Amino acid sequence: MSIPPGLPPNTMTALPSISGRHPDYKDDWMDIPRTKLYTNVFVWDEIERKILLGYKKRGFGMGLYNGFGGKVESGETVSEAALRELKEESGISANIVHCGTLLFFAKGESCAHLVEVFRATSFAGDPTESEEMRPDWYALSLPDSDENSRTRKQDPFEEAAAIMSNDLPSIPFDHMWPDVPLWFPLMLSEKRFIGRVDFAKFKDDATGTLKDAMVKWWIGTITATSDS
Ligand SMILES: Nc1[nH]c(=O)nc2c1ncn2[C@H]1C[C@H](O)[C@@H](COP(=O)(O)OP(=O)(O)OP(=O)(O)O)O1
Repeated sequence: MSIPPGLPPNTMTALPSISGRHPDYKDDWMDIPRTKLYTNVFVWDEIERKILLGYKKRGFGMGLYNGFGGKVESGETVSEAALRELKEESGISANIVHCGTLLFFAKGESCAHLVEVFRATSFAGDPTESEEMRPDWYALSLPDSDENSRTRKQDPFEEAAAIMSNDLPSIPFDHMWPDVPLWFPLMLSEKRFIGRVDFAKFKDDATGTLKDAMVKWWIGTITATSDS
């Protein structure tokens, strides 16, 4: 499958990419009326094998765990926005490295989220709760890169489950956006990636309420761009 619309078309991706669709969703990628730029920063400590996640206390994504990020304001670069949001939401500063570009769109919404993802393995300051986020450490177990490429599992959920464990609580994938297991292992193994995930509301059998579910997705590992 080629790179989905809305993502940088001049990107060379490596195989295999991860793609799929909900069994009840037959349509193609949705038309996106407008896109807003966001950041998301994940900080982990390779020596202590731990990753910092924030519990979202209010607003969009409330009740979910995520990295630290938000809208890019006019007049700031994406990296400046990433550092600002990280500081505002977690109280720390970090040496960030851009690692991914993800496009999310939910049917019926007026705007898609184009999220620039950054990683950092060195940081300064003590994680501090803000009005928006409660930061906490979770267990990290990084696959070593040779082993990772040799034993790469096809099922991203299985892979995500396999990369965690120590005394800290496990990464709460069940309480993160459902797309996270698709690209998290790529980020933790320091690969560069792009991807798109479309969502639509489906009835949740357990609760009977309408819930956003992934209906179509594609994630690719970047090998190069024409301007890199
Ligand atoms: N499907 C998805 N998977 C994911 O992992 N992160 C997502 C996501 N959809 C959105 N995000 C991230 C992007 C960004 O880091 C965060 C949304 O940012 P915010 O909630 O801070 O947005 P706001 O509109 O409140 O912006 P600010 O007012 O600037 O904080 O959620």
